Amino acid sequence: MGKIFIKGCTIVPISGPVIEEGVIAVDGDRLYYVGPANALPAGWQADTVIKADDKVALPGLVNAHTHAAMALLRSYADDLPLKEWLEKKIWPREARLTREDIYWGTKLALLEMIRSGTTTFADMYFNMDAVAEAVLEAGLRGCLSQGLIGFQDEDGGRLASGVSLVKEWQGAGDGRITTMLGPHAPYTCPPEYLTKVADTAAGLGVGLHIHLAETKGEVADIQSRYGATPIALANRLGLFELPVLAAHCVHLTAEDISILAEKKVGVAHCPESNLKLASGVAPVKAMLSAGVNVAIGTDGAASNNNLDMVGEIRTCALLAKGISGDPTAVPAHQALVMATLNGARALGLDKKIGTLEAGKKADLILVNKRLPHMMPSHNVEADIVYAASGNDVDTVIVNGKILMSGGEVKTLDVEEIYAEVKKRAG
Ligand SMILES: CSC[C@H]1O[C@@H](n2cnc3c(O)ncnc32)[C@H](O)[C@@H]1O
Ligand SMILES: [Zn+2]
Repeated sequence: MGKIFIKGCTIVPISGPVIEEGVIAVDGDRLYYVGPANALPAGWQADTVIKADDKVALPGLVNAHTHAAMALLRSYADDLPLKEWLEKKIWPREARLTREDIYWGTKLALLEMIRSGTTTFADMYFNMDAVAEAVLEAGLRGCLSQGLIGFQDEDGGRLASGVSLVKEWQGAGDGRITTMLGPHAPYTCPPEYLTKVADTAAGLGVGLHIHLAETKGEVADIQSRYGATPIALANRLGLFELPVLAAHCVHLTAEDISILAEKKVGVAHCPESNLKLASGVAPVKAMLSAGVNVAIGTDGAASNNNLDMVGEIRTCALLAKGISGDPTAVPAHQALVMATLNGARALGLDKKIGTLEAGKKADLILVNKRLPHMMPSHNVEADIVYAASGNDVDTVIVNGKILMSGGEVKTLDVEEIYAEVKKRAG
């Protein structure tokens, strides 16, 4: 780790105004200084100096909802609605995945995430100990949840695996790994099962990661079964007494939005997955106005079909404008806040990450601005949101460790990953 000195960059700290020709000093796993060059204490000596006058520094991006191992299923089933996609294609294929498939699928996803500037991700899947191993090696931060499908868990084995994940992995990798329990959705987890999972999570002191209100069909189904919307049902069952990360939240009533705000539920908005599965468009502008903490996620690579958060930020901003007819909806700065600080908050990590401020963990990215589509730069936040892509990310640092520099990922063997996923893709 040691000391890193990044000099001459444009800094988008998220917590304050953009700093031109700034410097960032990293000491061990923390940010020691972020600001103009003239205020860095004299005599501060670094082991590594990064000359970054053609780069923009941002907090690492937080992918607030994904299923990393589904990178193995990229383009396996496309152009279908969610129910048919899951029931006819994805679940039968997932039933044949081995622990090793999940490990290598996750490694592919981690490689893609590092390359496109994600430093933290929230994951829900099976065999999460394999995911945790991959995260330890790759060097990212992961908030990991064992996925729990109630009707596949009659003997409680899946929930027991979720409990083991929390007990064995919470805080591992110098705190890079955190955990939650992941009840899949109200249409796969009956109320008694949801309550049991919530009680278990409360006993362990962790939160819940769940899909809620993704399609019109789900809302109609839950309404007819339980006489409540998915959000109202989750609230009635007491889930929102815990920290909850709720993916999608597309089809909401005004009452649902009030509940999400009041209960401080973190919403992972997944615009590209929602568009591709034609699930609908989440009411992001209304949620933000009501004070809901809305973050951004890609969902899995089988429904997106990439894990590029820079592209997802752009889709989020454009879609909010297009659907509302209001070009001021989700302006560039707001979109960046959603992908960084709001993501950190939704994962319970905002004291540690999400902004570039002295004292926080050193999770940051440097984006190349010496590119035709990034010039002449009247507004660097707008350049990142409306013009950049994940390919423009040059350097990624997590917990003070350089994971990628000059576009080269240091912690993963790219050729080995490609060979393994090719072998396992069938
Ligand atoms: C129980 S592990 C996670 C489970 O979720 C499935 N999944 C992937 N994308 C979605 C989505 O958009 N909505 C609902 N469920 C989804 C995944 O295939 C796993 O089975
Ligand atoms: Zn999902």
